[in-house]
Amino acid sequence: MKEIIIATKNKGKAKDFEALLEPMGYKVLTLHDVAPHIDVEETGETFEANAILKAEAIAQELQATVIADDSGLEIEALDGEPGVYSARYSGDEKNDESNIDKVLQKMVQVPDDEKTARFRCVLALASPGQETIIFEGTCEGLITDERKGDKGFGYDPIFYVPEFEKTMAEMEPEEKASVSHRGNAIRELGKTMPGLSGN
Ligand SMILES: O=P(O)(O)OP(=O)(O)OP(=O)(O)OC[C@H]1O[C@@H](n2cnc3c(O)ncnc32)[C@H](O)[C@@H]1O
Ligand SMILES: [Mg+2]
Repeated sequence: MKEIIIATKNKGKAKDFEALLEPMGYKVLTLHDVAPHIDVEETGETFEANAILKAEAIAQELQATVIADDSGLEIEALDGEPGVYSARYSGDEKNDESNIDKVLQKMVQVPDDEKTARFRCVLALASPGQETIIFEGTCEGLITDERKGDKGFGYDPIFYVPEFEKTMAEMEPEEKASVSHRGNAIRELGKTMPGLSGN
């Protein structure tokens, strides 16, 4: 099996990538496997800047081709929050549960027909000595009033996808992959790197 390095320490993301890439014949390796000692500070102000930071730092360190993912949730009624700060919305210590609590609290005053949101994923593909390439994917949905489902990670329990009539946390990994921002970004990447699309 071919191997592909995803420059992430987020185990939920890693599972998403496995659901997407294993059917294409790739074994997913993460930073936990190849560089557990490295932490790249996400000092950028955009998903793109942070994806590039993570991908280039790890590609340089390992002298290998890597993909980094910077992603997050943009809620219209909150002017795009939590956005690029999605992982750290409720404080410096990453905590999915308190991040969700903070969103739900802020959404209490928002009318139902204004609960629109989108997940956004930016992938950076970096190789030593080559120009980094960027791919992007989004997924439109609605913020629910309470948590539903126990699959996935992050904000999945409060992100409702009308097309499937369920939250992302109620979807099987393959189902999420078929509609998610991460799935859409990987499919964009596959168009440029046909080897990755399984063709
Ligand atoms: O930087 P790495 O190590 O990849 O892991 P991270 O969790 O810090 O990842 P980001 O910096 O890209 O922050 C993304 C945050 O956005 C949220 N998020 C992104 N994709 C998501 C998804 O598919 N489902 C639910 N929440 C998601 C979640 O809170 C993530 O922690
Ligand atoms: Mg991060």
